[in-house]
Amino acid sequence: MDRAAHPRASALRFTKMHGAGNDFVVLDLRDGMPAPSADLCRALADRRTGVGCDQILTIERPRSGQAVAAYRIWNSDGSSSQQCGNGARCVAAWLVRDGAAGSGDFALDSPAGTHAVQPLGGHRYRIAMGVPDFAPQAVPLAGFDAAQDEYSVDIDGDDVRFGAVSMGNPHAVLEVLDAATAPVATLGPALQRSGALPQSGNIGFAEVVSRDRIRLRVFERGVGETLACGSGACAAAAVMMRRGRVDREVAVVLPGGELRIAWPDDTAQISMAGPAAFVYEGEWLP
Ligand SMILES: N[C@@H](CCC[C@H](N)C(=O)O)C(=O)O
Repeated sequence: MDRAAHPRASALRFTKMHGAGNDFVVLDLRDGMPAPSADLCRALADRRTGVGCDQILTIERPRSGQAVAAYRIWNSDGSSSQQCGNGARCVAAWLVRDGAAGSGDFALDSPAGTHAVQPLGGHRYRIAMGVPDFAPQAVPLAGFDAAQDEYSVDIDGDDVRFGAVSMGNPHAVLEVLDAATAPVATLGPALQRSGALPQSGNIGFAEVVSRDRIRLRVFERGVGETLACGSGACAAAAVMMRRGRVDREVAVVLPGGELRIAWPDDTAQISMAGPAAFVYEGEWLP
């Protein structure tokens, strides 16, 4: 069975973690236990009656020959995702603490593919996040056949312009003059619902501060605004790098912390480096 139909009958051990403020409930399912149902994900993620988190991460047996483990990603609304940058660093830290990963470089399987992981010391990890894919079909983006630096949709009479890229999961990136005052809570969901993103998307509001610094807020699919989105930081950096607005290595400053993104050229993998923190261990009582 791929996903549990009912909440479990026995207590469920979990680890609470965060990466730059993007918080997670991490479950060890390497014994073959099914992933939590959508209802259980929503209950765990509830910030009043549950543990509270943006995503649930399930650590599972590796799917490729190279990886020490696999993980899947479940948003707080119970939906699944293919990619989670901050989650990848937390899963990496969890496996290092568990002893499954050793102390050198290793690999992890995610729904988007296999990621090389480099422990940097000081609770920091670098993850190879794949090659950003700008094809509209990959994002996916409806109504556009060819990749463009900027797309435009009409939302309630306003011409909304954005870049779009797949990081394994769908991202739209709007360049704004001031991330602090950007209309994240209104334009984020409006663009998600606009029809341009048939699988919805993570909507980034990116302010280019200088050639090596981007300020970013992200309205995530299945969550709402987060303190940090790792794949969103890669998406914003990739969009601005392709437009020539920033250098190929930048700091992306999110409300919860800073990530370093490097993308040497358009055909290379983009890398993300940042922190992973343990908060506490717990038991979820059904
Ligand atoms: N916070 C994550 C992204 C989580 C998944 C996203 N909400 C989606 O549905 O694609 C990150 O750090 O990348």
